[in-house]
Amino acid sequence: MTPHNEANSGDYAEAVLLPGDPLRAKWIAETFLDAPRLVNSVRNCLGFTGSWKGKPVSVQATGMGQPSTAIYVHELVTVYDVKTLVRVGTSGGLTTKVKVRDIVLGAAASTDSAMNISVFAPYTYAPFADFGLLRSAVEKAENRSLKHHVGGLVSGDVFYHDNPAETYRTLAEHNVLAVEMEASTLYTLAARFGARALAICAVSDCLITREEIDPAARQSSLHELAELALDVAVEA
Ligand SMILES: O=P(O)(O)O[C@H]1O[C@H](CO)[C@@H](O)[C@H]1O
Ligand SMILES: O=c1cc[nH]c(=O)[nH]1
Repeated sequence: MTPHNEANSGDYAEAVLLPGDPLRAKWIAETFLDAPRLVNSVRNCLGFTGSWKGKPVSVQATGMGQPSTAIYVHELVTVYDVKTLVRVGTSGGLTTKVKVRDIVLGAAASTDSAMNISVFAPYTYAPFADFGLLRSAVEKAENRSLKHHVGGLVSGDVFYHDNPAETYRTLAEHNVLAVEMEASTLYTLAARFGARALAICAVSDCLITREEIDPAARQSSLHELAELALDVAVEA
């Protein structure tokens, strides 16, 4: 039990999917898991445990942004002994190479957040994904012919920008493919506590072309994303 989580010890599986949206957590649990049970509803940041292809797995919402995500990840790893964390998120494409509906596998996550500055000063830490999870996700995405990209994410603290193309231009010129808001702290905390983490993000809109996913495509790409993330989480 923690201030943010009413689950008991043993309620979470060792592998946990992490969507930002609590309703995505519920949808994943109800759509894909066998025998899902609610393990956390504090603040409506829903968490469920069930099984996928016979293996135990949980899904826990993180809320939006790094401070919220850091709380859930810290507690999952240090209190509930979670070992594998796979973010299942949405993201905004930062280059025309990345189309809406594509999947971005975040090899690393830059950030404008101040969270790591004092921890690593005078260095700038480069948060990076677990290589085994990343390799497994690439292999599984290739086997399913999912349109995917491996590259950098940027975990931004600010969602709305007057001129997003300009804001992210330099990052995009350095192979940062998409913006979201959580992967950087996920990777940092996983490294700190000896867990494995990967962020897998569907591209829901492109900040350069302003193209957005339509509701039907959004649902089917989230479906593919969830199945891929579940396989990676329980098999890698
Ligand atoms: O769809 P989720 O997983 O919440 O991810 C993205 O969507 C939210 C912003 O709309 C942020 O949390 C961002 O990272
Ligand atoms: O543009 C976007 C889309 C999803 N998530 C973000 O943080 N930004």
